[in-house]
Amino acid sequence: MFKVLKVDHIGIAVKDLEQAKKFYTEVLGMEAMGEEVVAEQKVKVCFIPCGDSEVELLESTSPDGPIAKFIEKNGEGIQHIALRVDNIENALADLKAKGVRLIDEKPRYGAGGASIAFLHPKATGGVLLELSERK
Ligand SMILES: C[C@@H](C(=O)O)C(=O)SCCNC(=O)CCNC(=O)[C@H](O)C(C)(C)COP(=O)(O)OP(=O)(O)OC[C@H]1O[C@@H](n2cnc3c(N)ncnc32)[C@H](O)[C@@H]1OP(=O)(O)O
Ligand SMILES: [Co+2]
Repeated sequence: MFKVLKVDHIGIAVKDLEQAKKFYTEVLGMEAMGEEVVAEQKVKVCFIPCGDSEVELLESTSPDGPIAKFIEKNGEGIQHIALRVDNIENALADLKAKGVRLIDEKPRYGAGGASIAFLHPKATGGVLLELSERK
């Protein structure tokens, strides 16, 4: 059993993190948190809190990373939506049993120490979904 709690964040693929950040801070007047490199995902990210959710800006750190590939194919824009779950191990076991195509069968390291796992967009109606649990 698991529960989806809220939209944790919206992941936006950008070419230039500093430039993208400026739009959110200087034009929209939002406050950006610090940057973090998540090596396993080949990204540098910056979170911008927005009420109970956050915007995650993602810049690729390598031409063969998922963000670079996404931008090559689609240009900059929304790359994934992350849903906060109460128990990611239970969520993955439950979804696997339901035959949902998982990208990650086991939780991986996410920004800020979250446990994350991705569901394939072909299994979700065209949206790359990230599950995220924060302890
Ligand atoms: C730091 C962390 C955090 O929050 O803590 C993060 O967010 S890391 C965020 C970055 N990390 C990730 O995205 C990791 C998980 N992503 C992946 O493993 C990959 O990007 C895949 C989603 C499997 C896509 O891989 P790849 O680009 O090699 O596949 P592909 O181009 O052949 O795509 C297969 C089909 O899926 C579609 N597709 C690909 N990426 C998509 C996306 N982001 N949203 C919706 N659909 C997408 C393609 O259009 C294609 O459909 P058609 O066949 O119809 O054309
Ligand atoms: Co994310």
